[in-house]
Amino acid sequence: MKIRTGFGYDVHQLREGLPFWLGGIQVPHTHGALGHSDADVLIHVICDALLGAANLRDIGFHFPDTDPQYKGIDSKRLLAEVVRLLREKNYQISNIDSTICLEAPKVNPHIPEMQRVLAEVMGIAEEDISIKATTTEKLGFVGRREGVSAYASVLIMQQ
Ligand SMILES: Nc1ccn([C@@H]2O[C@H](COP(=O)(O)O)[C@@H](O)[C@H]2O)c(=O)n1
Ligand SMILES: C[C@@]1(CO)OP(=O)(O)OP(=O)(O)OC[C@H]1O
Repeated sequence: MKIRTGFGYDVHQLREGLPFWLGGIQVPHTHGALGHSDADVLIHVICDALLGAANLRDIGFHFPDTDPQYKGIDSKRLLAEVVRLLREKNYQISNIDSTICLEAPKVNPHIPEMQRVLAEVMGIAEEDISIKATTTEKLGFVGRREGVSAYASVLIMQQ
């Protein structure tokens, strides 16, 4: 069996009045993330980590932010397509670990629902999806509440 690792990083600006899509759900907040898609930064890093693990380039390569078909798209649809691409190469997802960097709101109360939704999209167990959160102690663009960033690492297996 072949085991491979992957890593993802992404940033989105936060703007007042936008819906805040994060981890496949809408998180109640005054601000939301700005992007060509629904700007779900957690899903984007999971996509990039999975694509990287399979050496299949990155999210912008498969779903360019210049293509009108992805304008406002639900990132869960992009994740489902990424998982399909991996399955095509006989890869199985072993586990995902991630960290969201966000000053506010608190992510912890929403993590079980994110795990449930993402597990369903990827067809894997909730226990194989770890989601963590941190502030950056008021430092930098996250600390100034100007943006949200996230990191993810994954393990995939090929029989
Ligand atoms: N947006 C966030 C940020 C953090 N958390 C949780 O709070 C803990 C403490 O955060 P620090 O940045 O002070 O380390 C962190 O470990 C998370 O459990 C959160 O839920 N949402
Ligand atoms: C998801 C895509 C495609 O709609 O757009 P954004 O929502 O802007 O996200 P980003 O992580 O900047 O890049 C990937 C994109 O191509």
